[in-house]
Amino acid sequence: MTRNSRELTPAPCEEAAERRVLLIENSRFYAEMLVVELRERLQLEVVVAPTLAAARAALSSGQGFFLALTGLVLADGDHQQIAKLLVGHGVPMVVVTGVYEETARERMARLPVIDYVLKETPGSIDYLVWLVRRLQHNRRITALVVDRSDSGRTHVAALLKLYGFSVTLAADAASGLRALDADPAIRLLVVDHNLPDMDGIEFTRRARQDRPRDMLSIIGSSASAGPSQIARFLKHGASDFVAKPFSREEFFCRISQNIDNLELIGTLQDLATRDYLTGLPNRRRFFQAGAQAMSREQPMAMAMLDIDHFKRVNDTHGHDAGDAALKAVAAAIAAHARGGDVVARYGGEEFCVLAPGMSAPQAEAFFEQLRETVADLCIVFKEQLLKVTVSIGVCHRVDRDLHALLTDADHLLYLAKAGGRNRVVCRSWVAES
Ligand SMILES: Nc1nc2c(ncn2[C@@H]2O[C@H](COP(=O)(O)OP(=O)(O)OP(=O)(O)O)[C@@H](O)[C@H]2O)c(=O)[nH]1
Repeated sequence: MTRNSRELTPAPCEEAAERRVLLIENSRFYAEMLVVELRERLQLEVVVAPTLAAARAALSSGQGFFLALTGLVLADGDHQQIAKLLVGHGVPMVVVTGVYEETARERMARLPVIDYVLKETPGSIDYLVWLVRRLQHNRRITALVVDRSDSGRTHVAALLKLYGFSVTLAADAASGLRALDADPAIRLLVVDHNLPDMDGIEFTRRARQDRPRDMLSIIGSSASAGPSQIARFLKHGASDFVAKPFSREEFFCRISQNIDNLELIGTLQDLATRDYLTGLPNRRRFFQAGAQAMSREQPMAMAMLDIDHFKRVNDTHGHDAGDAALKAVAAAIAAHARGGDVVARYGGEEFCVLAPGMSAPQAEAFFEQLRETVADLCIVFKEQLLKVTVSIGVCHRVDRDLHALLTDADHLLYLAKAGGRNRVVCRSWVAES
């Protein structure tokens, strides 16, 4: 098994290069149109080179580019010179041209060109924006290629690297499954049917057991697949199938569409589990993440927090000011929480925090500090200064029943309110050593 050696944390200049595109285009009109779209919709830096000489100067200037969009013919150079220049600097390219010629397309197929886009096609700018966004996002994704044939593996890996993915390789099912287990960053799997120790369909079934469709796209492939084999791949969990030999264009489209779907599912899940106003996880997410946290570590400190007299904030300053206060308190809670804590907006002006692994005195001090932080907030909304306080009920014990903890924390919150508000009431059922 091998893995390409791209650093996980890019250096600052590398980071800037990841946001910079070289546009080699002699039509000023088209270049301007594309630059506006790429800047506004993707916030990318676009350097325009109307000639080969300008492209050479930009590439030699030391500023990196993660992608070049290029025409085929320039006043001072043809497609071969352009391709040679970009290959020499290791910059992947997308050809954007007004000329549709099968021969040019075939010539391009022999070069490391990601895609070939016709300017005149309706929606070509939208397609290009989608394509550039896709290539940029691919850089955060690891793909696993499982194929017994050296040439098959190398070919697929070279294409995936061209599309920006980090790539891990496996020559058999056992090492493929180990690689999947070891690396949660793998979001794309391309598996050939013909493996030495298991067929690709069985491999797909096993990979799918641990990685649902919102976590992993699986693309089956085979050089000798009949319709029943393709159907079995899909029934056993493959997201898609490509028959070998495939064209680069088909492979790119299938991979991209499947990764798009994966991200779309992620976005929808995010919308369903995140509170729209504060950005905190919502109650639904709290129960999922809370159950996971409880199974990992004990004892638990469960805190319910409620903003005091919040109705007055709304009544005095207006509902929008109330929203601003909710956001500020949510941000303070999120900033105070430690890495493994589970924070949520439980509803209205109520928040909860599940904090594993603290002693009772630590939990009391931790939430007392949070209470003080909120009381010290200076929330400015339309030139009005808003001050708020929170009451906090904290229950602390070894318990795997999240509902029971919530009920007790809620009761302690009631006591904090009854005791005068702006205070923490903490009870522990764990004997402290
Ligand atoms: N601005 C704003 N207000 C909200 C939101 N959700 C709930 N509220 C308001 O929060 C207020 C809660 O008021 P109450 O339950 O009476 O409690 P309180 O005024 O905070 O008083 P105590 O909890 O007893 O200290 C209500 O006025 C709700 O309209 C929201 O998303 N935005």
